Amino acid sequence: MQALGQGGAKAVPALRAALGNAGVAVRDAGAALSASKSASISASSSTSTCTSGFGVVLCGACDGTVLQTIQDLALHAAVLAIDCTAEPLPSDTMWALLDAGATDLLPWSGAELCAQQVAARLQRWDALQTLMASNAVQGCLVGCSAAWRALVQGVVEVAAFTQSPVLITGETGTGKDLIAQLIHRLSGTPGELTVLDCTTLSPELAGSELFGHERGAFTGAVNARDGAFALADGGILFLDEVGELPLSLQAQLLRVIQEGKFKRVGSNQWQPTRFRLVCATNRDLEADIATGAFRADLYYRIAAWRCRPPPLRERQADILPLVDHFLRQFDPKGQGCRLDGAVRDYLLTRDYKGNVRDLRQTVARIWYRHTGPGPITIGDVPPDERLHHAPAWPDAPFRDAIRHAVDRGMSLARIGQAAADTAIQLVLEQEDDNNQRAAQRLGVTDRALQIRRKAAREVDAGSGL
Ligand SMILES: Nc1ncnc2c1ncn2[C@@H]1O[C@H](COP(=O)(O)OP(=O)(O)OP(=O)(O)O)[C@@H](O)[C@H]1O
Repeated sequence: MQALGQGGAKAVPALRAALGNAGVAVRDAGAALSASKSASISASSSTSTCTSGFGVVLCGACDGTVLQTIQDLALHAAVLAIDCTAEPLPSDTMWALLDAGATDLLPWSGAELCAQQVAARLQRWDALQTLMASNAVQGCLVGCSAAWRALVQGVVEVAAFTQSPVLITGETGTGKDLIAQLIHRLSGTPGELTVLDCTTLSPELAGSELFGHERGAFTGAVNARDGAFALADGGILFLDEVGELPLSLQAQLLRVIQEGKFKRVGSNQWQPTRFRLVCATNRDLEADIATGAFRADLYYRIAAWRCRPPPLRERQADILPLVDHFLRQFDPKGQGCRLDGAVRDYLLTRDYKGNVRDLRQTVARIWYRHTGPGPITIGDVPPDERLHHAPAWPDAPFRDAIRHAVDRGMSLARIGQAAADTAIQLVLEQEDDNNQRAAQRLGVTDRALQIRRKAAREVDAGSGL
């Protein structure tokens, strides 16, 4: 292994030469090269059809400049950080690189090996971007928020490049069913998507639904019938609402997954089956394991890879694109149905307990009332929908909280500071502590939010908190 303690810039020519052999075009990312202890190159696979790029940052150190370089590049590119320091970076520094926006991190292992590793990653990212831009993904899954795009990217990667079972959790109406269909489309399996809604499995019929039965196996079994395990062979078995599966069936399902074979009800013959398992639930299965309602061994089988489509309230940026998508569905000839500002505001502030399904239903109800040319107006909102009208802000609870602070003798500066700190804390919680996304949502620069957080930490430390 070659260590480059003097700074990553020295590795650029070597890596560029080696990457050239791997069919990857490499350009200097001019501005970023001025960073003192790092060098960055932007690279694109020669087979790439996508416009967004890849960045490779060679880190000869990990200081604020390097982190800023990564943050800047990550705004428009997938970034691979390469640790070129003489001693491997400590793990908390590696996490800091990932937190700054690096998609992946490699130790420097000599130009040749490093180039192979970089080329493999760029090829994967390139294929991923092509899939993300494809009609298979864009045609049915609408959303442009960072949270939604990150979710879909994870799903696309696991669906297209692995055969891993997938567990989709999340609130009702968040798109779990659509995600299962996407996994099937991208899986490349020759077989069908076999859907079984576990809430419909009555104890009497469950065996037959899952295993199938022989003719005469029980009263009413007039003909032999295939069950879900046979139908899913070579394809995908989608168990919707898997959290509702009774314990006895959980044990049977586990056995079939482990052994890859089953017997029809009334038969002594083993029948092989191979399927990819995709499960969905809006239950908290880990809590169900704690209460004994769900088997831990089955959970770890079905949850090899987990994803959670976020509720709509966590991705406001998706509301209007979804509204446009639904309006196009309702009006395929596209007669140009614009929303006026008041309707847009109403749709953006309404509460959607049923998530995207609720939004679709709301748009449909408004659309049914609309007639004639011109934009959809607030008058098209059905009367019972008006109850959802968001009260003006600042609202009564906000005024109560401020009154409370004033009555306690808080100064204006302290109240303003507390309101801002609370907003920052809430958004950081929602954005998994990602500074960049939180800053974007709060309408401040990344740097301004960092400074504010640093100051808050110093105040906390000073007050012994
Ligand atoms: N990202 C999306 N883009 C377009 N349509 C969406 C999206 N997410 C959800 N929908 C639409 O919202 C509705 C509900 O979606 P879906 O059935 O996939 O949700 P779910 O999470 O499986 O719900 P449940 O838990 O109640 O079964 C469907 O009409 C679906 O087409």
